[in-house]
Amino acid sequence: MKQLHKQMSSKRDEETIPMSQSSPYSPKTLKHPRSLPRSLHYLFREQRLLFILVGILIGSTFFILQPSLSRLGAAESTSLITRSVSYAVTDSPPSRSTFNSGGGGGRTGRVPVGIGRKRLRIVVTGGAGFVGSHLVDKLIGRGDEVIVIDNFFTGRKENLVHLFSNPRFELIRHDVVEPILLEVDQIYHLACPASPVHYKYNPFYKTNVMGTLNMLGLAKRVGARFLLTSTSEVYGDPLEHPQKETYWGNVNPIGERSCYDEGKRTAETLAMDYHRGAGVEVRIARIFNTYGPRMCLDDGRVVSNFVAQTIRKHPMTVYGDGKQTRSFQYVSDLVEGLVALMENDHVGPFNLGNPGEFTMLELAEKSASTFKMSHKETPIPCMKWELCVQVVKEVIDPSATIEFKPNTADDPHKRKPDISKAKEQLNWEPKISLREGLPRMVSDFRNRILNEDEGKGL
Ligand SMILES: O=c1ccn([C@@H]2O[C@H](COP(=O)(O)OP(=O)(O)O[C@H]3OC[C@@H](O)[C@H](O)[C@H]3O)[C@@H](O)[C@H]2O)c(=O)[nH]1
Repeated sequence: MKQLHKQMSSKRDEETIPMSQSSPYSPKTLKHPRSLPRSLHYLFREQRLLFILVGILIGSTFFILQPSLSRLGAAESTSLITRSVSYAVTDSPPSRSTFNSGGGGGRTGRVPVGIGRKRLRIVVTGGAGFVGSHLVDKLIGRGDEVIVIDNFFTGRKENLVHLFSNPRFELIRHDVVEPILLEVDQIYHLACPASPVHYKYNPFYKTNVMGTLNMLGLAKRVGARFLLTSTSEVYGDPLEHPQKETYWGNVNPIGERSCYDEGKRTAETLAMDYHRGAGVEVRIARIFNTYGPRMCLDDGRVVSNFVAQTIRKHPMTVYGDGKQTRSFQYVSDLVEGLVALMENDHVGPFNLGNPGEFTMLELAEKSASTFKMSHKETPIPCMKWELCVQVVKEVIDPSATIEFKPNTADDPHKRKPDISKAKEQLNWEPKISLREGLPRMVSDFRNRILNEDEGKGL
């Protein structure tokens, strides 16, 4: 050990002694600034220059491209989000970070296009259904992007097939009772079968409550405006006539219709809670009886029943004594009203319906006469149209008969909207009378009934 220590100290001595002794050379001179030739020599040795040049090139490329990269950012995030839509159908929902990838507040999808009105991305739940598909046509027609969500319980792909090749249209098979994440500006929430025949067969309280809750949650999350399609059925069997929005209704909470009536009332409550409590922009429409092309042939509601029965040469089924009243609006009027409400500043609720009031017997008479006229397929000059209907009304189509059947439970005795609020605040009122609208529906129904495949498919 002593020997080792000796060796080491002698080695240290060897190192220090020559340094102190060699005064002409000092290692400090290495740190003095180099001369130019020496620097150049250093630069060219071991490909140092090449590495420096590559570094400069990468740096300048990044700074040159940076503005265009940031411009692409928004569009890139939008396409990411659009792709996330399809994940939502089949796989687990995309993570929150995917949605918020382009900015705060979950509004990354709001990419302005052009100088004119900003193109909106709109989701329509129940968009493959009767009303929904007409609404989708309207929104696509004005240049917006539309995502339809439908579980096809009563909706049909045929209603949207003409849009399948449109790049601004997407269709997702999904039941709104399950959550879904989408980046949208507006939500039209229509999903729920509206025919008493359907909702009595399969009660939809869950659809109305869970579906509305899920879509309100989505609206809150992405900052979208939310329109609820409620119903005139919230008035139940009304004790006030016509019905104003201020009327609270007369609803049986435990009846066969309650799943729909109370379901929509709950949906309205949820919408208002989200509006007041979470600041969601909400719109509420109370829709009265609506008819038009694309209704299911065997929908079970009165207008579609009468028209289909007349075309099939079956008797029209009148429930009860046929003296109960309804007000029927043509589907395009409703679509105009829904869009007006969505674009307006008022929350509602708003009655959307045609105040023209008919008993079921009057409707049967009209359906028969309309079919008779349109069956003749003779062009009728506009000026004589009203007159023709009046004349044919008095002449019962010999092939159209009426069959009375027992009425269903809790059937409202009368219904007629007071639409003064919608007229005043939305500047909306229906334009198409039953006499004008019925023939349009008859030609659609006749085409589909004559097409055997489609008739069976429904
Ligand atoms: O074949 C039929 C079908 C129905 N009816 C009667 O026609 C009247 C209207 O019945 P519908 O089934 O068309 O529609 P309802 O008015 O009962 O319910 C509708 O209300 C408004 C909407 O929100 C919904 O679409 C739906 O719930 C009822 O009095 C019904 O008993 C018939 O007389 N014959």
